[in-house]
Amino acid sequence: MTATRQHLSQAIIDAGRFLYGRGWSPATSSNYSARLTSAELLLTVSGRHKGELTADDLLAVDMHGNSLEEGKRPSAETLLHTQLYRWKPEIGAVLHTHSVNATVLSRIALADSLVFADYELQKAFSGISSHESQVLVPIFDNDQDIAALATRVQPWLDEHPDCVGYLIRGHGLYTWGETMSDALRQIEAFEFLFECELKMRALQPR
Ligand SMILES: CSCCC(=O)C(=O)COP(=O)(O)O
Ligand SMILES: [Zn+2]
Repeated sequence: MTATRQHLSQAIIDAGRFLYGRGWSPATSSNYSARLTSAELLLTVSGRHKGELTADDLLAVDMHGNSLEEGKRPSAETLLHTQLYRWKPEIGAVLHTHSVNATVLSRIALADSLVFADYELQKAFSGISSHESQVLVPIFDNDQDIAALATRVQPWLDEHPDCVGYLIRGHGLYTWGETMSDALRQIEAFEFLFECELKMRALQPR
């Protein structure tokens, strides 16, 4: 194993322990990846428990989602990862989680996007330096056909080069970063904002 793969494997394994521990990747849900080279990424094998990942639970795929390792089935959502690495060459890690708050908020939101404004914590997102700017998070309807879902996500990414993450309704969150720590910081920031939003909505008179 190359030093890069060893380092990225450990970063994914550690991310899984953390995200499972926070309750954001329950019951074998979620998938994680990191860029190995300009043409390959390291990704979780489908169906594995994300709190108990080992190096054997990871595989390399090309930028079109083709497995480069015999006998290992890549995540069912591989195409949602590869499209992000192809979208922006600076992306080094992608995380997808299934928290209760992301699931509930994406189901109760009537609109096709959420707007977070006036939260100081927004500054945890890459490229946001003031609570006065807005964080726009699209919500895509879920689909068992991941290629079709990726086709619906792509125009949004192309039209919103500053997008920091998106929700899939009733399913979960995708976010990314230049490094695994950047992506983890964004997951935490999103979870904070989702919880605030749910509490705010619960307080609002009907
Ligand atoms: C048990 S969750 C259903 C599949 C899913 O949404 C997910 O994130 C995990 O899929 P994978 O193939 O990456 O294990
Ligand atoms: Zn999922």
